[in-house]
Amino acid sequence: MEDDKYSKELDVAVRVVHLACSLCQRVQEGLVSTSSDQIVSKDDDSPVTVADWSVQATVSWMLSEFFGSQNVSIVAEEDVQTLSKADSADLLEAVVHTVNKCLAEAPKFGLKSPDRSLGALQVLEAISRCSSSGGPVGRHWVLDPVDGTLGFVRGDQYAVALALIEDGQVVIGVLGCPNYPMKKEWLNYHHQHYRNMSKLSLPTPDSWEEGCVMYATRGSGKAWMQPLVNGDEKLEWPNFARVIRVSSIDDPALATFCEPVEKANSNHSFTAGLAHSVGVRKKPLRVYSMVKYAAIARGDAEIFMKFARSGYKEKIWDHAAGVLIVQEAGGVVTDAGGRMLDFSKGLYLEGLDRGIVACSGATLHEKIVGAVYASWDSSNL
Ligand SMILES: Nc1ncnc2c1ncn2[C@@H]1O[C@H](COP(=O)(O)OS(=O)(=O)O)[C@@H](OP(=O)(O)O)[C@H]1O
Ligand SMILES: [Mg+2]
Ligand SMILES: [Mg+2]
Ligand SMILES: [Mg+2]
Repeated sequence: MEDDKYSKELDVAVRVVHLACSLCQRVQEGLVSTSSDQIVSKDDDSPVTVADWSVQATVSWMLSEFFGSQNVSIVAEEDVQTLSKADSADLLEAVVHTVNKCLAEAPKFGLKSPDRSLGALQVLEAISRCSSSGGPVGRHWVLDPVDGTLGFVRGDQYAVALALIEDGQVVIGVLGCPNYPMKKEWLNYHHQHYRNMSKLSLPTPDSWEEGCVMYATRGSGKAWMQPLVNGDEKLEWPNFARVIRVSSIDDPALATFCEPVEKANSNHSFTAGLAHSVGVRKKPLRVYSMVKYAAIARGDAEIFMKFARSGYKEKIWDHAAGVLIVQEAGGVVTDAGGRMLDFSKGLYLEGLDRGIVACSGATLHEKIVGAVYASWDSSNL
């Protein structure tokens, strides 16, 4: 692959994810400190917030500015149904306000703000422009504006995930993890409670979080990480980036395995059985969102497994960016049958065999996939 083939796309995507992280940090602070009407339940009872819509509008607007609204195809999670309802006027106003505040900060990230503030119709249009359904041909941006919205509203881990798919393959992955902690043990959601309490008394509130944006280009064999551009600091763009690499641990007894927080999203007892059967001894690290992929990519955990209930179809925006970053950082990601994930079939990872297994290396990966074969029949997934 030519090294520079995606350099403009990567540069824009990284800047835009930084901008989106800054938006999310501001909204999350507001949500956690005041009980808010800015969280809404979707039809499947999952939450969506002002941040999800605002990030989607902002990213969509920026990509359209750079690549032309006629040329750019974006597959993203949110739609405008709820926001367009007559009784959602306050919500829409909050989104428009949040988007404009965010876009006004664009120069800090080397991006251009719009000449004048966007109106409600422009914001709705930007959100609904992301209604592409991807597929095997051409370029498609894939966005999860807030992944792990449940973690986000609980003041915990979440991610902003942007990927570019070309002819069915993920070629760029960018993952913003604004609450990535200083110590990997603090990834566990139980720490959140203490984190919130301690924040009140700590002299330097930022000391809990590292916050980062990770990225990779397909075939480069490298994944990178940048610190977040913090509001108070005078960090000039271009931002400093360092190479990240998966852990070298291949002994299951020393490995850390992470999985979704919610039992409804992954079968905890099945993964506990798998972990036990390959000799994993540590308790699972339960983390919201694609921060799990981030933890594997930067060597803070060795195994990530997700086994959703049968009938659930995994969406491409929940995995594209994270999978590429783990692979380029040296890890292995497949379905539970050992096959590569297929991002070419539209919105869903069609044909996914049972679940997803991401590991820091081939040795652990083979053991886990082998254990799935051995224990599947006796499970009742
Ligand atoms: N029933 C069910 N089964 C499996 N997966 C589901 C299910 N419902 C939702 N989702 C998707 O899971 C995304 C969050 O995954 P996580 O790994 O972060 O799970 S958890 O929040 O830690 O429990 C979450 O992403 P966001 O909506 O962006 O938060 C969903 O796309
Ligand atoms: Mg998601
Ligand atoms: Mg989401
Ligand atoms: Mg969601």
